[in-house]
Amino acid sequence: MTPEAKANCETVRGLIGQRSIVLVGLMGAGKSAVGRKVAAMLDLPFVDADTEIERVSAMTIPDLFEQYGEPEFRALERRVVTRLLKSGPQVLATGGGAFINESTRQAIGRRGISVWLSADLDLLMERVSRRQNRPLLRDPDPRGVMQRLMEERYPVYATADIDVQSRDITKEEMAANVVAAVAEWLEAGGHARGKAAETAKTTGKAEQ
Ligand SMILES: Nc1ncnc2c1ncn2[C@@H]1O[C@H](COP(=O)(O)OP(=O)(O)OP(=O)(O)O)[C@@H](O)[C@H]1O
Ligand SMILES: O=C(O)C1=C[C@@H](O)[C@@H](O)[C@H](O)C1
Ligand SMILES: [Mg+2]
Repeated sequence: MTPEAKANCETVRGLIGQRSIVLVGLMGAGKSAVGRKVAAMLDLPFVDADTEIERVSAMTIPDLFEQYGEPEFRALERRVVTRLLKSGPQVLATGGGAFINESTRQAIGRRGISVWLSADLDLLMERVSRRQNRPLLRDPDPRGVMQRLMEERYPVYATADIDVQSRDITKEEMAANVVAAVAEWLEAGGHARGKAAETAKTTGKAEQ
């Protein structure tokens, strides 16, 4: 690790409190792959909401969509994400639609630092073409679906605390960019917001 990256890790560790770094963004943005590296850099636990959903349901995500439908999947996702957020500090990779669901987004707002990994369409399509495990893309025109999801979701992802552009660089470089952006955000006062959220919790006042 470079001395600069090391200093950023120390800043994050010093200011994060009990919060989770929550990676949000479209399928293929790198939330799971980069999130794992961010956790390793910070020596924090890593948890992936999609993996946890599959574990607690003992079903795959495509089977959950097929047998119960997307609304039931979103309800389960909200419960799982809300529970996982209680275990901070940690790095939490969410599924692509988690932050779009209003109550899941509010739960993340209360206990997490949300980081949007934004990416362009070509990069996302190249990344998701490697595996067939995303039910929303099981369509004759997956590129068209991704384009529509970008248009619908980007205004919501843009409300995340931090935006890190997901470019064609290595996962390690992306992880270092995420740690640097979180360190900068915390130093600029994100810390105070976290304290406010803690106060809201103990007084019963919701922050959002
Ligand atoms: N910076 C990167 N460089 C090279 N490959 C990457 C990079 N980021 C992600 N990948 C690869 O792209 C693929 C998709 O990444 P990943 O599974 O992390 O996306 P995701 O955002 O978690 O998607 P989903 O919402 O479907 O869970 C994986 O094969 C991963 O290894
Ligand atoms: O973008 C989405 O809505 C999804 C992304 C994946 O991570 C999974 O959570 C699921 O396939 C739905
Ligand atoms: Mg993932």
